[in-house]
Amino acid sequence: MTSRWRQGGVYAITADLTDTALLLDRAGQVLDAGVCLLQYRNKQATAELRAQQAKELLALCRASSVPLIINDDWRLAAELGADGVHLGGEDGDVALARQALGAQAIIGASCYDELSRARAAVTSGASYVAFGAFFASRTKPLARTCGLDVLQAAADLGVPRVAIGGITPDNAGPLVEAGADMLAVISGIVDADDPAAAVRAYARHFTRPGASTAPNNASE
Ligand SMILES: Cc1ncc(COP(=O)(O)OP(=O)(O)O)c(N)n1
Ligand SMILES: Cc1nc(C(=O)O)sc1CCOP(=O)(O)O
Ligand SMILES: [Mg+2]
Repeated sequence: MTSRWRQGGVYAITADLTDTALLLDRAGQVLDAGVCLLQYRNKQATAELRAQQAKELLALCRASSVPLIINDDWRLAAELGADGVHLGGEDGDVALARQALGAQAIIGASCYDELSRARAAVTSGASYVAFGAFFASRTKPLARTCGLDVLQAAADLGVPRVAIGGITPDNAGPLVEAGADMLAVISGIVDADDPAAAVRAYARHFTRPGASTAPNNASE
């Protein structure tokens, strides 16, 4: 289990790929480009394939010292010894996941556009809070939208703020200026001709003056 993690930068999320070799190839490119977290998210795979893909991704992430976060399923994260889990509103209780995964686990919570949800998640033990969708998302066209004011108002929560939803290298600037510590991205990276170059294009936002978090910040 990873006890240190870089709490700023690009948070890449995988695509719904059933071809595990392709998934690992893409993930390898993204890890080499310097993401702070990788999330395994596959809404199409069977439970068996998810377990297999997550196990193989975990080995890849370990080799790059990048924490692997499992989407939706803290039991799978516990079974594999992954670094953490991301939980949305329908995915179970943050406090229960914290109890099961332990103090070192990275537990993320989707908060959509709700500050009250973020406060409750932090009280229950969330390591970071995610807000979105900031822009129209190809991956989740029906996602609820969130404004920059929510990101700004979440500054005092004491955990990193993640922005998600339709983020591109061109529209990401105001999110980082509003306090986003991490940019969580699916299509902008996985649909890019060169995923590594896409990661680097997002990462540039964290090296500009005014960015809230430098990419090399660590939790300890
Ligand atoms: C970093 C991050 N933020 C938000 C989400 C969305 O979670 P959820 O609302 O549970 O939706 P699904 O991803 O499960 O479709 C996320 N996965 N990661
Ligand atoms: C998985 C997800 N959650 C969202 C939220 O708002 O909580 S938006 C979203 C989709 C993110 O994918 P893309 O970078 O392709 O838009
Ligand atoms: Mg979910």
